[in-house]
Amino acid sequence: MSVAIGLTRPPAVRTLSVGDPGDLVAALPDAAPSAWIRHGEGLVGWGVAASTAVPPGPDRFTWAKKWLAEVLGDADVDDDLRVPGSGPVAFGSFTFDPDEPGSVLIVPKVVLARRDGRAWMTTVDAAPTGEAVPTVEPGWVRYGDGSLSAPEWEHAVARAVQAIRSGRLEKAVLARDLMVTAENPIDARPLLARLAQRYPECYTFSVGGLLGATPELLVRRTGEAVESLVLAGTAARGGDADDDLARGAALFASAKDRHEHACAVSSVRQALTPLCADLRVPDAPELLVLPNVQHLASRVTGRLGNGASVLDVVEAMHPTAAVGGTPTATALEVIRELEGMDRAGYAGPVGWIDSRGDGEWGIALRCGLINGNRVRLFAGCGIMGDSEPSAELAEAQAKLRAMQYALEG
Ligand SMILES: C=C(O[C@H]1C=CC=C(C(=O)O)[C@@H]1O)C(=O)O
Repeated sequence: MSVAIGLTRPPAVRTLSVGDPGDLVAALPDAAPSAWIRHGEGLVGWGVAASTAVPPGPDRFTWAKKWLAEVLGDADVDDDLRVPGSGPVAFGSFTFDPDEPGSVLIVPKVVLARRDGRAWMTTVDAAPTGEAVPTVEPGWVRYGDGSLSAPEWEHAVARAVQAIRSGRLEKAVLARDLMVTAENPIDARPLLARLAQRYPECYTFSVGGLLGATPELLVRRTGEAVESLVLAGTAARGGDADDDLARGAALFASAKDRHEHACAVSSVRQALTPLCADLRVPDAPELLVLPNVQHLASRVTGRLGNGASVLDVVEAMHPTAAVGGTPTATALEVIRELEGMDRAGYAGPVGWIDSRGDGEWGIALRCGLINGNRVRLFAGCGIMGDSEPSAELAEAQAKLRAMQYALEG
């Protein structure tokens, strides 16, 4: 079942405190690292101690947990820090659709981490030796249509609106993709550096070729505590401060966006209620302002009652109505009918887990899937009964700007 690359049995895992490593991205020695960074803190990894392609299917999370237990369960761990993210760590990305291939787990040979004034390095067996590979910029980039052209996608939005108005469902999130060809094979590092610098509030991630900066935290588990930042409802940034405030206020007052947001919050509440002894859901959202868009945001917190790991919680939560819709099963049908594409890891869970079951997982938004010198970019929008196709297209384009900036600077 497992693809463990040259691991000794049991693998020797060492975590040591290190001095301030400075910029985590600058420490990366190769072009295809694992990363999870917010406000300059987080975890980056390189080298592959073990990795696996998680087989598609309804039991993929069970399979993934079993693989992790097999590969790391008997590890000989020397970890004086014992904080979330120290000791053995796996990064992961799961496809949106459980039946599509492309989900991966990666245990890096080296993880460098920094949080709350502490920094540490974890090695699995011997750390890789050798020179760092020089960083390469993408060079020129060209954009082309993905699965649907812009007018075709607007037509798909109009059909979703019809389905909602006919009473078939309440909300569906429709996404589109854009194909990018670059001059050079994509090196993740310059893209990560730009995203982490421009989108500090987001989680800048890279796992198995999926790279982006998502504002949406699916779940963070720290011991019994869980936290989720639910996002749905979007407005553009204004041209100046007054315009910005006016657009934020209009978003806050918009019945369509508040309803769209309420669907997402309700799906998270439903998923977490059976797992949590004490679940707190705010009565009203706040505004999250990013460089390209602003969102309605609700921070949900709880205490796990049953010792579930972060991956158990991810399994229970995915897909929330921020990326699926309401009701979930009908929304997934409509997405399959209308989007005309495989979402791959976009809108799926992405993040990391440690051997105590702690970890942080986001919803993979504002991201691209790298394949050599090509990247497939994704963005989607919550569609409601009163959605305007042209406005949704503009919103998707604003969301795509994060990755365009990562590629072009
Ligand atoms: C589906 C995406 O965003 C979700 C998260 C925040 C706001 C959203 C919205 O307003 O439509 C989406 O639910 C995406 O960025 O591709």
